Amino acid sequence: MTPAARVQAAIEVLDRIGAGAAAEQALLGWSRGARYAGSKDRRAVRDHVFDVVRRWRSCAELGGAETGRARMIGLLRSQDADLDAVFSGQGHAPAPLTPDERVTSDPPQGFAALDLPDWLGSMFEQSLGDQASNVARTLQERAPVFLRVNGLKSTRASAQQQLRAEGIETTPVDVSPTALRVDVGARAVARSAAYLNGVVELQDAASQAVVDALPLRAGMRVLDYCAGGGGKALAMAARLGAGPVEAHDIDPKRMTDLPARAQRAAADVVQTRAPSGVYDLVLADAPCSGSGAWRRAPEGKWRLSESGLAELCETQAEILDTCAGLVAPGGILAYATCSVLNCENQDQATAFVKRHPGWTVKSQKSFLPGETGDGLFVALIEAPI
Ligand SMILES: C[S@@+](CC[C@H](N)C(=O)[O-])C[C@H]1O[C@@H](n2cnc3c(N)ncnc32)[C@H](O)[C@@H]1O
Repeated sequence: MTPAARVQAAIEVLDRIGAGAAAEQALLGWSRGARYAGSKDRRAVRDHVFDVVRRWRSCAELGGAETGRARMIGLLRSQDADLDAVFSGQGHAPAPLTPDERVTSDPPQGFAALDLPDWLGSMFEQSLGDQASNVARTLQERAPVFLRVNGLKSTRASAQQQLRAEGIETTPVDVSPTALRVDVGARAVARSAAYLNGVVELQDAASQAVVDALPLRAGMRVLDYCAGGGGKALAMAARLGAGPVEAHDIDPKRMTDLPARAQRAAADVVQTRAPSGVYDLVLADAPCSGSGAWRRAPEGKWRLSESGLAELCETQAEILDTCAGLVAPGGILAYATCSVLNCENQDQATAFVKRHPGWTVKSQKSFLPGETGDGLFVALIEAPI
């Protein structure tokens, strides 16, 4: 495919997203009908699509309409691309620009320039103060790829060497002693021997730092109550050395890949449908807006509603209350989100200790999205003796 044909394909995918399809589904739908497209073409179309979804609002303003074509024009305009070279109408390229499409508007302002819905823009300001614009701008960009070095199998220096031998260049990231940022060869990671042998896992660097913040000690009974794919359960097992870490999720299908991942990593993680008794540490990595990770999953920014956020906050409080019953006297309830919004973070920890006299918030840590990972929050809440 020519670069222009890839843009035309992205326009078609964006129209499907604009009509309500999820981005992954829309890409899959296009990809199934595009047998002529090679892997580089598919990656390029995907990159165009996600670049626009991150900047959905400003691209529409810059392109002058809410169609896939207009948003793509808006994206290319923001990049100072030569629009006539792309919109040539030749071969599979998009049709030439109309006179209306040639008219450029003033640059987007306010929350449109930051690619946030107005209501969320206000919440960003309330939660992040003078960091709000910086965080929103960061969420307009692609996220770096990070790896976690599995301490059960390797050291960071040795993992770097193994990866380098496979053409993957990395840099240690200060936020966690296990984190590497991939500088070259990100697409090769999933088929590298280092990955397939469990030496490294794909995991955001700040997510690793959240696990670093947990007071884990060998011999503890540990539960990951919202384990999902098990990224944090695996990291906890690596820190504990000897397990097991018990992994639970309301939707066990989400843990389908966990046994294979645990085996690859030589990590002692067992699944439990019904946690019972009490644990020294319970991690509640709760479902949330995902606002700290909108570089990777940008649709969330546009699909989240005020009522949806309120529902998430209710669920978070319910999960915390349930988990409280699973923590041993003097044990730790660790509450984590990948959100930058106070209502899902500090406010939840504060409300929890108000509802549960005797419990105390021992520490809270927030990570903003940036060069060292996604935006996350973790609070350590101690149970009364
Ligand atoms: C943020 S994700 C977990 C990510 C995971 N800990 C990791 O590091 O890869 C939240 C998970 O919570 C699960 N969940 C939602 N409501 C729940 C509930 N009431 N009880 C337990 N798990 C729940 C979801 O199915 C989802 O897998």
